[in-house]
Amino acid sequence: MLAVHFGAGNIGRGFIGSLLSQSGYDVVFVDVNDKVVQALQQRGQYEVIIAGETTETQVVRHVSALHSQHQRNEIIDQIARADLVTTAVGPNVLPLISQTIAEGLQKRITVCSQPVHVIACENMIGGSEYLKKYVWEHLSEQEQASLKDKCAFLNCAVDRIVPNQSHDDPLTVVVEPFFEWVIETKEVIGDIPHMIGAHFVDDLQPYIERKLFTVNTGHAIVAYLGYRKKYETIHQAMADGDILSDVTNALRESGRVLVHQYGWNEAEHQAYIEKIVQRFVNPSMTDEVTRVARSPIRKLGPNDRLIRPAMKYYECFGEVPTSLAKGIAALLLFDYEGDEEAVQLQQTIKESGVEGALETYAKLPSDHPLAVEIKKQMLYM
Ligand SMILES: NC(=O)C1=CN([C@@H]2O[C@H](COP(=O)(O)OP(=O)(O)OC[C@H]3O[C@@H](n4cnc5c(N)ncnc54)[C@H](O)[C@@H]3O)[C@@H](O)[C@H]2O)C=CC1
Ligand SMILES: O=P(O)(O)OC[C@H]1O[C@](O)(CO)[C@@H](O)[C@@H]1O
Repeated sequence: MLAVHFGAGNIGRGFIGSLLSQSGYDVVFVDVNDKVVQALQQRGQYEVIIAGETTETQVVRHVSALHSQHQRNEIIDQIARADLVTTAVGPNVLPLISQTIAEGLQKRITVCSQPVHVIACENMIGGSEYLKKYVWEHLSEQEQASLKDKCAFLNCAVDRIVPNQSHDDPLTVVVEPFFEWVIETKEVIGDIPHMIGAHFVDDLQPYIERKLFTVNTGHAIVAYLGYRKKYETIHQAMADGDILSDVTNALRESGRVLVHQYGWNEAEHQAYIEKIVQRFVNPSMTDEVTRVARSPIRKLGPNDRLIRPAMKYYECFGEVPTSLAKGIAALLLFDYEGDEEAVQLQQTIKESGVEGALETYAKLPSDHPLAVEIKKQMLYM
């Protein structure tokens, strides 16, 4: 079995590549990082260090790599005969890899009759559908029709915290023990792909929202509040009693929406929250506040981890969620110069005010009670 995986970064090597290799796939990573691509090509294996109460090292074998820009023909050939194409590149990069994927699928029409499943493993709702939209733009109507029974895009939710890595070996990656990969089966063609450790469900929506609006909502709030208080790591921020209390309250708010909307059992959801909060304080891993806070414009999107649960809360209960609003207020104050989106966000605020930024990026009108509360929270910070 062959899997082509775009993005040999933290999640690519530390989660998806590792599970695919364990499931028996030969994994061809595609990346733009010369050092990582060359090391994978030379060694064909790497180490994943699972850092929990004890430490375990796994060797991930049967891997190779291609350069995303310099080896396009080879990538197209691999996609033409792959069983699986996966990505973990970040939502903003999906449009950039869509043409290569489209050309691989084009070639596949003539060289392979087996179905291929494409799975975007990104922190977003409908990631694979989003990728499909871009891939389809590069294909003619006739090609799209030929691929109808040969290619399916499966939405999924991926959960494993993999911080930035700093080892002598550019391939080694330290990960937390916990992982969850939930994949929607609606679009599957033929048999469900063989993937050890993945959980297949008919309807992904409750799972992706539970994950995004608990793990990612909570993590983002710790990071933005932590940045305000000049903490460098998530660990330091979580040791601050006020931040811990703010994040717990925000997760109570998003949890109220999730229980109301999807009927998750309240006590089980509370246990889920507690487990996640424990994951944030894993003493065996160091995670930087600026990594978790990265790309604040994306994170301020109307369907992302802060605005969507806050808006749902308002719609469901007719009240403004003050702790989520506090998290959004902290995001708007994230002025880290090492992050292009943070710089752009601060520029927008300078030119159009907080109202303008909320309208532009969150699609939130300035007179909406949530916008009013966010501005109020900013005054206290
Ligand atoms: N790190 C984590 O804990 C988690 C990350 N995710 C999601 O996984 C995705 C990737 O995140 P990370 O692995 O943390 O980021 P990362 O920055 O470590 O990895 C992204 C990789 O994509 C590569 N890349 C960039 N442009 C490319 C291109 N044109 N072609 C091929 N490769 C390209 C980069 O060189 C990098 O190796 C994101 O959507 C993130 O939200 C999801 C769950 C957990
Ligand atoms: O990858 P994003 O969307 O920038 O967000 C970072 C978040 O994703 C994770 O990497 C895992 O979901 C968390 O560590 C962090 O909350």
